[in-house]
Amino acid sequence: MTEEAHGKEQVRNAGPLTYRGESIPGTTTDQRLLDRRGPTDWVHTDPWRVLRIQSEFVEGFGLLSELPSAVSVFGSARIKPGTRYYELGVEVGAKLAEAGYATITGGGPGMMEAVNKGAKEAGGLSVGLGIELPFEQSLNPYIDMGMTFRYFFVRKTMFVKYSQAFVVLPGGFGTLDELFEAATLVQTNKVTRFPVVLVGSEFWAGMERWVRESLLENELIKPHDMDLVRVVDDPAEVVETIKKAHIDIARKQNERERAESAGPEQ
Ligand SMILES: CC(C)=CCNc1ncnc2c1ncn2[C@@H]1O[C@H](COP(=O)(O)O)[C@@H](O)[C@H]1O
Repeated sequence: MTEEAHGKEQVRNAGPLTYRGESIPGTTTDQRLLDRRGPTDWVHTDPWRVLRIQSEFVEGFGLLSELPSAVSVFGSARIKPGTRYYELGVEVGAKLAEAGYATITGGGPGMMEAVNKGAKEAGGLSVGLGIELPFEQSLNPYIDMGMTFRYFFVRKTMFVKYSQAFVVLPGGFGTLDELFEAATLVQTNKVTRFPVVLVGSEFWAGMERWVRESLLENELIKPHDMDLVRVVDDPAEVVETIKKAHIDIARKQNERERAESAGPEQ
């Protein structure tokens, strides 16, 4: 703000605004911002929440937009170190890192920690996108870059937007939610570029059977929907499956683009 006298008349420049004479306010903008305390209900209203949601998108996009090629990995928050599934998670993280992928997890304990550990120890970029929960929790210690989100739906956008594949390890409701969200996005063509790989055929066999016997047989999904998700056992197969799927997706996209540029057949 600058205030100066032009002849007898006072002028005040407040940012882009100019006031002269009697229009000059008694206080400055900063004074009004810093001095005033009033009712605080507005911080709990939806319009204010929209701004908080917006800021979460801004922070998330800022953190992740320069990430190299990345894979999002999901799995149980409850699996304990030293168990067979925890070790599987460590190996999957390591294989993704060795293949040059950044690894994104939910940033929490259990399988998420296992995958971040494997990725970090193998020299990869280990990312954790945590979520504020009703109980105390911090990001696991194997994360190079992380953010804790307030809103589940903002966090989910990040997993999809900044990865080129989803890998799903054994888990409970949270993991199934993430798996079926990914499958729905691929099924409805909202995302066109990524494979979904389940790890652990023994663990997933019951669900596969149920999908075939209940969903497919009742015609609630189409036969080709069964191909949206692949199941593997070996961590090395995870990387091979992703790479192969990316080659197939790129080839199909090229074919589509060639067909479109050739125009309609005569
Ligand atoms: C000990 C405990 C329950 C901690 C919860 N802490 C969490 N921290 C971060 N992401 C989570 C957490 N719980 C669930 N999720 C999300 O849901 C999935 C795991 O849920 P679940 O354990 O399968 O159903 C993860 O892939 C993750 O993205």
